[in-house]
Amino acid sequence: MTDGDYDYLIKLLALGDSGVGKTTFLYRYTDNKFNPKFITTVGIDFREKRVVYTSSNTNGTATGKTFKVHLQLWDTAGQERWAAFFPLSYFHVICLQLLLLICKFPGQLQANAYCESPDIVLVGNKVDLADQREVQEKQAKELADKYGIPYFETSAATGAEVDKAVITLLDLVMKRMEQCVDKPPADPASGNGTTKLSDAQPGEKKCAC
Ligand SMILES: Nc1nc2c(ncn2[C@@H]2O[C@H](COP(=O)(O)OP(=O)(O)OP(=O)(O)O)[C@@H](O)[C@H]2O)c(=O)[nH]1
Repeated sequence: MTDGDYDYLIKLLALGDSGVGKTTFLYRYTDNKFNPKFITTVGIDFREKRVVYTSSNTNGTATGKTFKVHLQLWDTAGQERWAAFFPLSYFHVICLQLLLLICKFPGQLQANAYCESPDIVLVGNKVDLADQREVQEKQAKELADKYGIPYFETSAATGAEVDKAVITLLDLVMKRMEQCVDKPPADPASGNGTTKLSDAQPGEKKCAC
């Protein structure tokens, strides 16, 4: 894929307290490398990655449709009170938490988000530091279930589950877009059938996604 050669530009936002590993998680995802240094992010930064997304049916079988996706992965400064600063309407969210902490973010996110059920994945990072663990998987999973969001235990150090967490979020976003564009047009005179995701123009915004 060359610079402008993609079907969709999707922006993902990593949120979480300072030190949970947002920068390192994103670096692992984009470059498959681990940076052991802690250099706190000032303000906001982003990384990019191109992926080919294969559309699937609800039963998980591939539809045969593929889309070139340009992912922008936005990295925030954890020490800031993000909820007041970021226009969540433009992003889909990777919510990172240390396994040492009880996550307080999902409820806040849903209260501030652009629609009733924003696309969020909850990530418990640093799973390789098992001896320092204070929150058990069951506890974190219950929290995620309470808000109906997927939960992953990742390690930016080993790479465990990092790709899966991002791809799951991308899948939620793409499925939501597909649902939006599959809806019949409000004015029957404006179209003679339903619009398919494959008919949408690159970069065209079809819904709040
Ligand atoms: N062992 C281990 N260390 C990690 C992991 N993820 C991040 N770290 C380390 O934790 C420290 C903080 O990581 P960062 O990615 O800078 O944290 P951050 O959330 O971006 O922090 P802010 O920019 O202050 O918001 C760094 O020293 C990382 O190397 C992990 O999965 N395992």
